[in-house]
Amino acid sequence: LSVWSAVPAGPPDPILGVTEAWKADKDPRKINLGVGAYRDENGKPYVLNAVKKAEELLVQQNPDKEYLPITGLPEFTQAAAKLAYGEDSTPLKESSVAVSQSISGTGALRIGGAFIARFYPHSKTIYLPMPSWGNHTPVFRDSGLEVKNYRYFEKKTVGLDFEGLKEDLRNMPEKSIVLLHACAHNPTGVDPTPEQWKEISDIVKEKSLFAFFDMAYQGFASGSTSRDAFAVRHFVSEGHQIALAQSFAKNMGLYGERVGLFSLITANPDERARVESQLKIVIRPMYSNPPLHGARIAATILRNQDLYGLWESEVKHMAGRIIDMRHRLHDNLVNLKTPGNWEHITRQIGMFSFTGLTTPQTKALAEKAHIYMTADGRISMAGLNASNIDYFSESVSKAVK
Ligand SMILES: Cc1[nH+]cc(COP(=O)(O)O)c(CN[C@@H](CCC(=O)O)C(=O)O)c1O
Repeated sequence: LSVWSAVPAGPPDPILGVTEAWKADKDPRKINLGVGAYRDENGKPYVLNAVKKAEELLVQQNPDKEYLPITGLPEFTQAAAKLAYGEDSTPLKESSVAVSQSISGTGALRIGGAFIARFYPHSKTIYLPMPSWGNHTPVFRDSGLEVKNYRYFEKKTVGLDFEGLKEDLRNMPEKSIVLLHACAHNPTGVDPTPEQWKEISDIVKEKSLFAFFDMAYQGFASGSTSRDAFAVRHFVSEGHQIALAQSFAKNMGLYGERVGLFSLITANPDERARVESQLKIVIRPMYSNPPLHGARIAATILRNQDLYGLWESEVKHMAGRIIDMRHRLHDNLVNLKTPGNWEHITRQIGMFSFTGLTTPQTKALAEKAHIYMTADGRISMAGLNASNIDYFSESVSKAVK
């Protein structure tokens, strides 16, 4: 009897499994709107020019392949923290922000979950918005935290359930951990307004909740890296000791290079040093130290004024193309007299649109129209372009009628 004979077949990943199904489909009309990965107007993956130029600079420096420190490339961690918190962030200026490079955003969430499970001196329960990114639950559950939810999305208005969110925050036990999407909420594309963020910050303070921000789309949502960091910077300016997971997968197109940062606001440089020493002890048995190449690319872009300018213009372009697709799709669905209100398509922000399509409708679209999206009706807007948006709109219109 084989030692693994009892291993059951696991289900395909709700997000990454969609790409597998799309790959297996041979129909030329097929469209992949599953994974949140930017595609250009020709439906191709996009390597930013800023990244290509940074790589040219790097290769000229003939860099070695030595191990990085456990917490990563210092030039990267300092620059990435500055991007998130802003030039004039007080904790940053006081050297009180504990930082560690991570295996992209997922790795930052996992380091954070593990550190919090080991050292956060209060509740071990983390509350996720409902719905949230599918991988949040297993990341935090496997970190040893209990996972619960707070109301976030309202089906009726296809918008934010702000009253429900505030009530759930107020009813949470004191010092609970709350996961907040900093911008471009995944999967709904619905974000609180700046005014609503201020109210959320006040309640988090009232209840001494611990805010863990996931910022996977900085710059990618509105096209402005500072506007997308509003919530993070507001919370820090209000004195919250937040945790933050950053990803450079989408805004720098470094998906497979796995570039991210985990950071924590501490009280002072001594506390920061102690926290970083414990982050090293959490990370060392996980993967010992992080990959070189992507961090070097990101650091080169963030620290070179010309490359930074080029990068910001490219992020603006990507965000802009997605917003164009939102308007095209909305207008198409209206012109096709598709039943229902489609305002939410243009009101939502970031990579995704929560269409409101039901699971059976998404299934029918995959089987009959060869259009792939996640079962909850989320579509990655970047998968749409001038050559497939009409076919997509007609197929959705038919599926809803
Ligand atoms: C909110 C959020 N947080 C973290 C991540 C982690 O990304 P990374 O830096 O690559 O580890 C993602 C990617 N989610 C999109 C990409 C595919 C995936 O699920 O992973 C997605 O939802 O399609 C998120 O959407």
